[in-house]
Amino acid sequence: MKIRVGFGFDVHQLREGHPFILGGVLLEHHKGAFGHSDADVLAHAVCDALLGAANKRDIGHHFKNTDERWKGISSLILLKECAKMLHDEGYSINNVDAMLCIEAPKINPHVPAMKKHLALAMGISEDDISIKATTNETMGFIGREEGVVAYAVCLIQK
Ligand SMILES: Nc1ccn([C@@H]2O[C@H](COP(=O)(O)O)[C@@H](O)[C@H]2O)c(=O)n1
Ligand SMILES: C[C@@]1(CO)OP(=O)(O)OP(=O)(O)OC[C@H]1O
Repeated sequence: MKIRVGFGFDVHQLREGHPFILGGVLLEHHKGAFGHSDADVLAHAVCDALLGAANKRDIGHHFKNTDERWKGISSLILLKECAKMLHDEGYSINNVDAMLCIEAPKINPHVPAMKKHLALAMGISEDDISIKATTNETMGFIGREEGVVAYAVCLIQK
C-alpha cells in the first residue's frame, strides 16, 4: 500500500460587505473573504493538501485566477475536481484535518455543516474530516480582521 501525506495553506483578505463563505457555509458577518472564486479559504487549503499529497501542483495551477470560468465559482466544485483527480489515479482519501485562524465570527457552531459540505465534495465520510479554529489573540492581520488563514493536512492511499 502507498500512503502519502499532503499539506495546504491559504489566505484571503477580508473586506467589508463581502459574502463570507467558509467550508461551503455562508456566514453572517459584516466582512467577507475576497478572491477570484468565492474565496473559500478552507476549501482551498484542503484542495492544496489533496493536490500536494498526490504531487499534483497546486490549486492555482489547475484553476487560474485569471480564468473567467472560475470567477465567483463555488470552491466546493473545485474541491470535488481535486478529489476526482486523485480518485482517477487510484487514490482514496483517508482523512483530512484542517485549522482556521480567524478572529471572528465564532466557527464552532458551523463546524458540523462545514464538515458535511467538504465531505460530500470529496466523497468521504464526515467522520474523516476534522475542522478546528483559533483566533490570533487580536495580533497581526488576522487579529485586526484584515484576513483569514486556513491550514490543512491529509492522508491519501492506494
Ligand atoms: N473564530 C473562532 C476562533 C476560535 N473558536 C473556538 O474558540 C476556542 C478558543 O479560541 P482561542 O483563539 O481564544 O484560543 C478555539 O479552541 C475554538 O474552539 C471558534 O469557534 N471560532
Ligand atoms: C481559486 C482561484 C481560482 O478561482 O482563485 P482565488 O479565489 O483567488 O483563490 P486563491 O487561493 O488565491 O488561488 C487559487 C485560484 O486560482
